[in-house]
Formats: sequence, C-alpha cells, structure tokens
Amino acid sequence: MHVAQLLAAEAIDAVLTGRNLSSAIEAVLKHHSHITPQQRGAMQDLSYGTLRHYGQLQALLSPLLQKPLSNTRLRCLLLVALYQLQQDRAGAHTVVDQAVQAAGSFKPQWAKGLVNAILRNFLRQRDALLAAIQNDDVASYSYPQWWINKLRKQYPQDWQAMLLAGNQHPPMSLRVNLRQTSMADYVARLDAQGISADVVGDSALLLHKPLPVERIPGFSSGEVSVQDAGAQLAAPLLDAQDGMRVLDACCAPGGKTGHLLELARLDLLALDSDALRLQRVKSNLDRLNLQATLLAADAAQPDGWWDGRPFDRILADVPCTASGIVRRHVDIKWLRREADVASFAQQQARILPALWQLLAKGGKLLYVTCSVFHEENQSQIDGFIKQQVDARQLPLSSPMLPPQGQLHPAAHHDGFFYAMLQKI
Ligand SMILES: C[S@@+](CC[C@H](N)C(=O)[O-])C[C@H]1O[C@@H](n2cnc3c(N)ncnc32)[C@H](O)[C@@H]1O
Repeated sequence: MHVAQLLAAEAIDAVLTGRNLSSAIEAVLKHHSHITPQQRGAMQDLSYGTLRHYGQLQALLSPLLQKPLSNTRLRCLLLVALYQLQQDRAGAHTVVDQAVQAAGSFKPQWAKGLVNAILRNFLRQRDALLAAIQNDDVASYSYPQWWINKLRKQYPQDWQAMLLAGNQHPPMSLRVNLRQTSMADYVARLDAQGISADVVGDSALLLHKPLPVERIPGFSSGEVSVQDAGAQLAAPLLDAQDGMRVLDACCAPGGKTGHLLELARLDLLALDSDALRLQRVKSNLDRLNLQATLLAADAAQPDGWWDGRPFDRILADVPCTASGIVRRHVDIKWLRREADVASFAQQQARILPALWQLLAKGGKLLYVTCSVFHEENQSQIDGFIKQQVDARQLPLSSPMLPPQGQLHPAAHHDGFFYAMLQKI
C-alpha cells in the first residue's frame, strides 16, 4: 500500500498546482507501468478520496505542523494517510507504518520521523482536532469558502444537502440503447449475470456496484453506454423527430450525441471546438453504430462553418464550471477560482446568441449546463431573453425536473440545469 500512497501523493501534488486529476493520474501511472492492478486501483481511490475531503484533511494537518511544509509532495503523503485514518477508517497502525515506509523514499532523512510523529499525534489528538474545526466551513464541507458562500446565498434551503451530495461516491449509471434492445430485456440480461441495478429513468439504470466497462454486457456492441441519469434527460427533452436537422453544438465526448441518434433518425451536425475530444465522439458513435457529421469549430463563430440552412433543434451543452458534477470530478472543487464563474458565463453569453441565429422559426434550443451556479443558468437565460425578442422559454416536460430546470445533485444523478427556448 505504501506505493499507492506515494503515487497518490504525486498525483494530488500535481492537482494542487493546477493539473486536472485524470491527467495527473495518467501521467503518474505512465512512469510506473510496473505496478499491479491492485496498486493502481488503490492509488486512484486514495487520490479521489483525499481530494474529495481535502478541506477537512488540510484543516486537520495544519495544527499538527509547527510550520508549513515546503516539501509539497510530503505534505500530500500526510494528507493521503490522514484520509485513510479519518475517512477510510483503515487499520491505524498499518496506515502509519506504510506511510512511514513511503516517506523513506523522500530525500530529507527526517521525513520518516516527521510522518511517524505527525500521524501518531493525530491519532492521539483526533477528537480535540475534530472539535476545533467543527465551526470551520471549509473543513466541515470540504469546498472552498467562496463556493460555500455562493451556494448558501443562491440556495438558502438546500445548500448543505447540495454540498454533501457532491461529496458522495458517484454511482455508475447506464443508458440502454432502445434502438437495439428494451429495458426489460436488458435488465433480464443483467439479472442473468448476477448484476443488480435499479431502473431510474426511461432508459437509465443505476448499477448497485460499479463495473469496468469490459464487464458490462453489450457495452462493446453499443447496447448500452455509461451516462449519468441527469445527463440522460437532455436527448428526450430536445424532442427531435425523425428527419429533423439538428445541431449538437458542444458535443464532445458525445454522450448526448449518441442518445439523440438512438431516439430518432436525424440529420445531425455534431460540433466541438476541441478536435481531440471530437475523436472520442467518433469512437462512441462507431461503438453505437450511429452516424453524424462531425466538425471541429467554434460554436460562437458560425460564419466560418454554417451553410445557411436553419436547424430544427439545437442542443447547447455549453462549457461551464461543472459545479454540479464534483462527486465525479473531485479536483474541480480545488481547481476552480471564483472568477471562473464569470468567465464561463461570458463564454456562454457568446455562444447562445450565435447559435440562436441558426435556429429555424418555431425551432427549439435546449440550453444545458452541469453547473449549479445561477450565473451560468437561469440568470444567463434571463439576460438572453431580455435581449432576444423572438425567444421564449418553454416549460420542461420531464417528471424528474423541477419547473425551474435546476436538477440538484442527489443520490441517483448529478446536478444539471436545463432551459428550453423556442424561436417565435
Ligand atoms: C459540457 S461539455 C459537452 C458534453 C457533451 N455534450 C456530452 O454530452 O458528452 C462542453 C464541450 O464544449 C466544448 N466547447 C467549449 N467551447 C466551445 C465552443 N466555443 N464551441 C464549440 N464547443 C466548445 C468543449 O470542448 C466541451 O467538449
């Protein structure tokens, strides 16, 4: 386990200097290709777990240090061990011994002694340390203070539940491809293989236990995809019918693109500004045996790529802070800055009016974010409608969605915002 602790510390250190967690893990694993699958899995669990609870762990560590540790990797190793002791409830002495062993690979000779002393002090003083941080928001919720303040202001009733939901382990949800099979048949197939799942939407299943995709029946042949149940609301809401011309304006990696094509035979243009991410759309569609025209281009500058034929439907799944999906992307809590909210809102305010010009009269545009911040959601829509006299907001036709379109993160789904606009 000391190898997993060390590698997790390396990945977390990279995140705290601005790198996203999945690319940090990938980079670390690339340099340690000899490790076992168990060490690999443990390293990932420790990295995710430590960052999920980073606010609490750093508050527990600070009083145990006489002065801030300049060796940031060693600090991260301590955080990983504290995570195991505090959240994982792993065997205390084993965790400490392994962390001391891991510290043996650090240059300063004193690293082992320091790790040993700090972790043993933590075990002795745990109750007092926890009592001392109980009124500290960042330590209690493990989010930055600005994020807590914003949610408290925007959701006076629900902010705590939303923060806590974002700290849970994410479930694994599947979308059954109704073009290839039925829900009943697919559930029976899972059953026959001893895989238990709950039906949580028209085509959404929640696995009781996550599985590697290779073990999901029918994954490689496109009978099923991995997609959060909240994200699965987009395609049915867009209400695209056979033969329609549809634009999926920010499509990568293609989760919603595939769903749209599973539900109707469309003339679909799937656009994304990131050519690399667009390759993932292609491989997703290939797996599902579905076709769309793929284009790497800027949705905010259609003059460069639009052929002048209006679209009947547009899906605008715009770039956003991703504040609604932090249980899957735990690093977002620590990578985002408060100013990012305004900067994403500006990008959205560039994309939305540009796409509006491409919509046919009577056509519908579904605006989507995976954010919970008002600036990116209803405030963005209110500002748009004020300026756009031919736009009206329609009620949403999904029993899972509240009328305002803001889906809070909860046990069965992530947090999303949906707004349906029609050109009149
Ligand atoms: C929320 S993700 C889309 C998720 C995707 N719809 C799905 O369901 O799999 C937002 C996407 O917008 C893309 N993007 C950001 N700015 C863009 C722009 N100006 N034009 C087109 N795509 C953009 C990003 O590359 C990213 O892939």
